[in-house]
Amino acid sequence: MLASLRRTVQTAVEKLGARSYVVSTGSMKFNGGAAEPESDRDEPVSEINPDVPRILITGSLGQLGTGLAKVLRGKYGKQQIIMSDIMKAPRHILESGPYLYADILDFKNLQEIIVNERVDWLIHFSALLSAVGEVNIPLAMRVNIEGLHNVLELSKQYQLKLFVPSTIGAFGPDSPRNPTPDLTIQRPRTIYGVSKVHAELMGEYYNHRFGVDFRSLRFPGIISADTNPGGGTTDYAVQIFHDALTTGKHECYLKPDCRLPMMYIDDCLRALSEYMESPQELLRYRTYNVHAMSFSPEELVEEVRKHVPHLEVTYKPDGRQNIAEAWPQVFDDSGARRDWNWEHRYNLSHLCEIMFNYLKPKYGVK
Ligand SMILES: NC(=O)c1ccc[n+]([C@@H]2O[C@H](COP(=O)([O-])OP(=O)(O)OC[C@H]3O[C@@H](n4cnc5c(N)ncnc54)[C@H](O)[C@@H]3O)[C@@H](O)[C@H]2O)c1
Ligand SMILES: C[C@@H](O)[C@H](N)C(=O)O
Repeated sequence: MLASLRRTVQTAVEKLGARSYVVSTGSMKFNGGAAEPESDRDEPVSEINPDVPRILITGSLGQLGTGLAKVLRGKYGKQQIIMSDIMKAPRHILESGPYLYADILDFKNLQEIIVNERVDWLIHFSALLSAVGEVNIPLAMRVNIEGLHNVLELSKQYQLKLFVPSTIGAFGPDSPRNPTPDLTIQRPRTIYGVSKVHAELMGEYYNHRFGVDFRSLRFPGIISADTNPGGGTTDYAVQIFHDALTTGKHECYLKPDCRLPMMYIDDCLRALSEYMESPQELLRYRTYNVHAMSFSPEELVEEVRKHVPHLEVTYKPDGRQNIAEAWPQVFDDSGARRDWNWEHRYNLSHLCEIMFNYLKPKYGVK
């Protein structure tokens, strides 16, 4: 395993913290040891609005969860959205609304949260991503597969609406790559991809067998400025912005022409929220592709250099190249556009503009 992948994995492991993955049997709720502000701990129940969904987000301290909580709290109200994870939440999260410790492998604790907090929707973000999953396959199997079994059973028992994200990684070398349709052969070669195909099929099965309102979107690589990716194959497309503004040098672990579907986080979170609100009768599938843009590292570099002309880029492909070259290059998302009016808003140039507008002040760059 090459050094840069090791660094990614190390960061992800540090992020997950020392007590991760000990399957606890107790049902005690706590926020990972951090002091919980009194004002948030004893919110009167009356602040919860019974007319709008109460939503639990698992794995919510990752790249997608924090932003989603913000979007949904803006829409449904602060107390309606319960963030959860196995990590200690930073102060600004604790101050932003309800936050609970929830290990996706601890079924009883999840039951207690759902009952006590009157949860209606479950958004299941806990996972090990593609690159990290390959270096800890037993853990990826537990979190991504056992965790999925838990949320499916909970959704059946408590009639929850359930969202489980899927990914471009749910396809493999035998799938058509340009474009990749909603329905086609799926033979992924990573444990991450296998676990996602399993999730898609199990969710669809729970839907037709038990009526669980299971929904899934296959997201491209997600690019965000204020949250860091958790160890995926598409992470270079976030790192390059930070490198451009700090060292001015970026070493890319993919080949220059390795094209992948990508999406700005605002489009991703809006897709999720619009899809969850779409009436069931409009949905021909339970799992849809969503697409926004598609680029290779060399195309991204060209666009980034319009903002940072001195950026130096070298290419040193590692194991992530093998993963990426079996993935779709372009997604066909005509099903989502037809059935629930999906439309992306960000293309490559708009993405670069918004990333630099956000990151330049952070790094003190004019
Ligand atoms: N980020 C992307 O580019 C992308 C693209 C497609 C799909 N997705 C999917 O979206 C979801 C969220 O992705 P992300 O990028 O935010 O991932 P991330 O790696 O940033 O976050 C995952 C979170 O899961 C938590 N977690 C790990 N083990 C857990 C456990 N036992 N119990 C509870 N939580 C646990 C971690 O602490 C982390 O906060 C994942 O299912 C991922 O597959 C992400
Ligand atoms: C594509 C997506 O699933 C994630 N960013 C990964 O690379 O693993």
